[in-house]
Amino acid sequence: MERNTGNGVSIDEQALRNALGEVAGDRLQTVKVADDTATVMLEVGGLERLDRDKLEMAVRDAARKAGVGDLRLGMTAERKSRVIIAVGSGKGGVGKSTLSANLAVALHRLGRKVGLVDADIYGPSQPRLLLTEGRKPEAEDNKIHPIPSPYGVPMLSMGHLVQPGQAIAWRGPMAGNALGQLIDAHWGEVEIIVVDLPPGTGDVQLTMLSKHKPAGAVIVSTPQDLALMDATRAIGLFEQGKVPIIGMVENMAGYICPHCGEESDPFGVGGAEAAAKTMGLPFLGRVPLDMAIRRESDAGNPPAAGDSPQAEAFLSIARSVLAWLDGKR
Ligand SMILES: Nc1ncnc2c1ncn2[C@@H]1O[C@H](COP(=O)(O)OP(=O)(O)OP(=O)(O)O)[C@@H](O)[C@H]1O
Repeated sequence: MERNTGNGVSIDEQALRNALGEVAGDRLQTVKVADDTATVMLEVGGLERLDRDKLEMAVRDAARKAGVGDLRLGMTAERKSRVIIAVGSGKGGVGKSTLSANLAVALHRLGRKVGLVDADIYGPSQPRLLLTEGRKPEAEDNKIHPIPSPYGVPMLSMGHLVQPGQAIAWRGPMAGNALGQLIDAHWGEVEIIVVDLPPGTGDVQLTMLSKHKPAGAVIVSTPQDLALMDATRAIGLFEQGKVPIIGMVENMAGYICPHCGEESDPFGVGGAEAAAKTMGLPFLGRVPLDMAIRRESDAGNPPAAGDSPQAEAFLSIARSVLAWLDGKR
């Protein structure tokens, strides 16, 4: 609709909306024009102050160029606050890091703004999995900036803060402080942070539960009884800390032969699903033991970013996690 302004300039409401949309994107909510005044509402939830100021300046500039004499700019922060999803396991080597990286990438593919924190101080592997090895985060206002990965998921790892091997000696408060630096970083628009915890139930997990309160936890296990017993311990830790368990994932279930594609079950299959059922927990899905997952992960190509059947396994788990999260909010 075109409005005749007091100074004789006509402002087309749709044209103004388009011009402001160029600089504000989906943060532009309402645009109303009356005489030479435009009333504009922006959604600024999750933006840091500096970014909010930049957005405001850009919108004011665009409105002035579009002929607006008096701009009344309102801001709301409706965007839901950031949540943490912790990924834990009872023991090492069950594929917790692989699952965390692929879950983050899959959540991003499903349209969410996702970040990844690698809190595994004893063996940080996320920089390799998401191709950010050797990068050092920059600091601003006493906080560090996450490192963008090629898969749309910004990330921070203990491996970005220290030289390889150095973190092993960390205990107690030092490990907790390092975790704090990774979580309280400049995450900007990120709405979900996936945290890859170290295996077991040590200092980092306790800090995570007491200081950073995840919205929920995903527990990864292989199908064998022993791994499942360890997983039960990890579940107990989260339950004690009053962190809800989103569900269990069974990894390395069923071996897909790289030559003939036939499936066999070296570690058994279905153990984690049965254990989840016994404990009254949701089962989020199963990822097969597949050489392609190992090969691609080691090469920094998370399978969840591609179109293979493995990608679908991770996407399906991510859908279940989102359904849980959205049902909760
Ligand atoms: N489904 C799978 N199929 C084949 N290989 C896998 C699968 N899941 C994980 N792996 C491989 O198993 C190894 C261990 O996986 P990963 O590092 O994710 O485990 P983790 O539980 O995080 O171990 P840690 O606690 O020691 O960091 C890696 O080499 C990884 O590529």
